[in-house]
Amino acid sequence: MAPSLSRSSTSMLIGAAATAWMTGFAFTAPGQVRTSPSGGLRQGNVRGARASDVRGATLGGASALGGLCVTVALVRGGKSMRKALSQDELKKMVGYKAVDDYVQSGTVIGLGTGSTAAFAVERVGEKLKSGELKDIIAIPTSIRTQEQAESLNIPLATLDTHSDLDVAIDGADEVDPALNLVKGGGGALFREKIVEMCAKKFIVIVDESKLCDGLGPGFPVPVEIVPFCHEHTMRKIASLPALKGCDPVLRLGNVANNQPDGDEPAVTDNGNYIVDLKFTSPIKDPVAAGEQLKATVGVVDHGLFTGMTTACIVAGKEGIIVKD
Ligand SMILES: O=C[C@H](O)[C@H](O)[C@H](O)COP(=O)(O)O
Repeated sequence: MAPSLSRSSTSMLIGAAATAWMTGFAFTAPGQVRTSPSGGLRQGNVRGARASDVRGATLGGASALGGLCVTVALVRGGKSMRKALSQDELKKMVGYKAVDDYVQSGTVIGLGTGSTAAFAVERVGEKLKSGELKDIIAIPTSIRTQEQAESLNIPLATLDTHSDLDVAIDGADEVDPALNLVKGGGGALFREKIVEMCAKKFIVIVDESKLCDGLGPGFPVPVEIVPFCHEHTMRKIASLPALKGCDPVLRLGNVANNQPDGDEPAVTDNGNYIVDLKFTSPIKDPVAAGEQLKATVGVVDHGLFTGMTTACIVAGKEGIIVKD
């Protein structure tokens, strides 16, 4: 994929039919009510309300969940119930939609890492099992994803045999208006980047809590560094002009999160350390920041993914929005 530094962004609201079947809810733009062809929703129980009891559903915006405001009004036997979608349900929506919209039989795909990407992996496994998808070869971006894919009997390969991917699907920790990303909260940034750079299309899947005006202050930028003289490398990083003001913190404990939940340095799948760069104001030039990090001896790679995103599927209070 050829990174481009400038891009235009457009948004598209996806209607109810695209997602209703996944959660048992029907999604519409606020104010609209839709009913599935059968007069109810296609599957699932909604906290005690069987799908067959539901005759219409609308997406509202009344209940907050981790920064998200998504509710679904269900009408059952004349009574109205409001149900908030959990963050996991939102992640599942975008994970499933990405696979349904972008993965075709006979293709090579990249499987991302993290709690959102896990739903995309789940969907690929489900569609292979049902026969809806055939002849997929998948390249996992972490040992965790590899293990999940193996458990679902998804055929796997590596970049050594398959350097050209049709599409890669992954989550992100932050997404700015130009669709530049911070990734690596789960410690998988290097494998993610090397795989996703090889994909013709890179589809990012997030809930709207990940959207930001500028990268940096909302989520520390992870940087993978070699263990040798890592304190020296951290000082070098802190002195980079494009990263002025950052506070580099060595990740301790579990590599899969940036909380200090252990005493020893966290170790990546590649045997390296992670430094989380904390910012109090947005990074002015993420491209320059990435270039300066990449040019620093001791840095393996960094979590700034600039100019890579083909489309970003966002689940939020307006339903599902695709930004590209
Ligand atoms: O290393 C982890 C990856 O970059 C993840 O894609 C990112 O941290 C988002 O993860 P989640 O979907 O769990 O928020």
